[in-house]
Amino acid sequence: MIEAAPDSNGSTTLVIFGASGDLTRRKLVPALASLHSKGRLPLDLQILGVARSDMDDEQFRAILAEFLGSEGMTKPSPEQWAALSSRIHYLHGDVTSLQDLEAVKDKLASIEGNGGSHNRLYYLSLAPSLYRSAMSGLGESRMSEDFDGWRRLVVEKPFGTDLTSARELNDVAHSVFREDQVFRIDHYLGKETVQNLLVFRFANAIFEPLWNRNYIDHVQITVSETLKIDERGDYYDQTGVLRDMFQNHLLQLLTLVAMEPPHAFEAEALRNEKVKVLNAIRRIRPDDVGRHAIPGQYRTYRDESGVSPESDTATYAAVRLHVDNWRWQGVPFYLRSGKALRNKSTEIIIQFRSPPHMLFPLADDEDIPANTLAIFVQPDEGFHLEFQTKTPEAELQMRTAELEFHYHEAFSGQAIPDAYERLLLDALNGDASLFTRSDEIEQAWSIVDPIIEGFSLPTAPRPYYYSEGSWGPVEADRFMLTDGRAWLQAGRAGSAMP
Ligand SMILES: NC(=O)C1=CN([C@@H]2O[C@H](COP(=O)(O)OP(=O)(O)OC[C@H]3O[C@@H](n4cnc5c(N)ncnc54)[C@H](OP(=O)(O)O)[C@@H]3O)[C@@H](O)[C@H]2O)C=CC1
Ligand SMILES: O=C1O[C@H](COP(=O)(O)O)[C@@H](O)[C@H](O)[C@H]1O
Repeated sequence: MIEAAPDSNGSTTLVIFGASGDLTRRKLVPALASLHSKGRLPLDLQILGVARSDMDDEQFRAILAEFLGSEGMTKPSPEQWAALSSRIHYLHGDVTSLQDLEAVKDKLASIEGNGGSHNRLYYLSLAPSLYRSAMSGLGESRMSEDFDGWRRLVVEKPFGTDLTSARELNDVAHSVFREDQVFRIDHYLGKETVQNLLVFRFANAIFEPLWNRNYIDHVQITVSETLKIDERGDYYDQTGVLRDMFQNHLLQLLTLVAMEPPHAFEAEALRNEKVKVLNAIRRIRPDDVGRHAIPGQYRTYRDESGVSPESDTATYAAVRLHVDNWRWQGVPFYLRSGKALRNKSTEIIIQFRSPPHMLFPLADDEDIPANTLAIFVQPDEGFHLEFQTKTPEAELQMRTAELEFHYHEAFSGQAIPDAYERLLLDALNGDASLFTRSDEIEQAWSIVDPIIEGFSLPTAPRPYYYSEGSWGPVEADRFMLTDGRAWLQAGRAGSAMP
């Protein structure tokens, strides 16, 4: 689905604020290099990096080249890098200083030259505390004005820290840009399998008739990480897993599973349907959070640098949500995510109902598992459908079998692009389908805010400890057991209990 961005008459400039930072080096520039090698960048694209560090163009290019040459990266050929790096520029400046933004304007004028339209994509790869002043600065310096070409703004996550701050940030954004100019990143939406979930649901006729409360018992969404918080202690201890992962990535996955078919694969139609799902999610009352959510913390978390030794920040959570609408009434959605868990994996499991009547003889204590559809977002992207088969030559004994589809086998030789490739290209093309709209962000905060508040009440459970490399606290398994269910991982139990 990735297409080359059309060439414009004039120039297109990607301005990255925060260009000396981790995201630019590790994600944005590798994505640009990959797009460039595939011939998918607009031919007239220029890239201007801005940050406070004092560097010139050559020093900036050398830092990026060194990172692209490091282990695990796809290094561009010398010719490709020469062609791309000649389009990369750098200016040191403080995004909060109007004087420095005037200098950015001058630099842009020299890059853009005269004639034609001058399109600009401003990318805020900055600490979230700077979003507000960066947006205001773009307004005050009149860099948002689009009389001579389009102007778009990409804002990284997190967008706010709660509903109130997200609303304030949206207000600032809307005082400078129109909503259709604002592209709020959720990098999960750029992942191929996440997009393929929509293709799977809506380009095939056989699944959609089953995709409802009549056939589905429950849905599980797991985003597990082996990583701990690394050097992000200061950020993470203020944030916790609900803000870091649930408000954005997990709720986005839920909306794509639960949404009604949009009339077209087009930004507004898609986002309207997602907002309807978020609207329909039953809010959990803070004083009732103990019945619906389990917080966890990995055992050595409090020893991490930047973390308070008394911290009660959750590094893990399991949450049960309900979507109160016609399609999903009575179907629980179990969401869980955590750091320092056993596997790095993101999967969505659709657990179907059991057959209404079992005509094959079963032993007294025997039960056969219901069908499951596992959608693997990462690392081994694909789909698994589990169903019952007869064991050969045995008298009506049954065994679970799997139909599997793996991307890497089906499209061998075709590497799955990093999410940022897709998202950067879409933003350059003005396609906001895979970006979150202001009302979506606010709805998502209104779902997680009461859970976060509930976790901080004196009556709420303190985070349960779990060992690094485990599947989280055993209380999360008990939580499922009380619902008569168990966590599933790749169709097999992925729980803390033996
Ligand atoms: N890194 C990642 O993997 C991910 C990051 N994000 C988000 O991306 C954003 C950037 O993250 P990350 O790159 O990790 O952060 P870093 O701290 O590594 O980079 C921040 C950048 O901002 C620059 N900067 C700081 N203050 C100013 C200022 N006043 N004016 C201009 N530039 C300034 C810094 O450079 P200097 O000191 O030279 O000014 C640096 O280049 C954050 O919002 C983060 O939440 C989201 C997902 C993943
Ligand atoms: O946004 C974030 O996502 C990453 C996980 O992303 P993935 O693509 O590696 O699954 C997470 O580690 C980080 O804490 C969070 O801020």
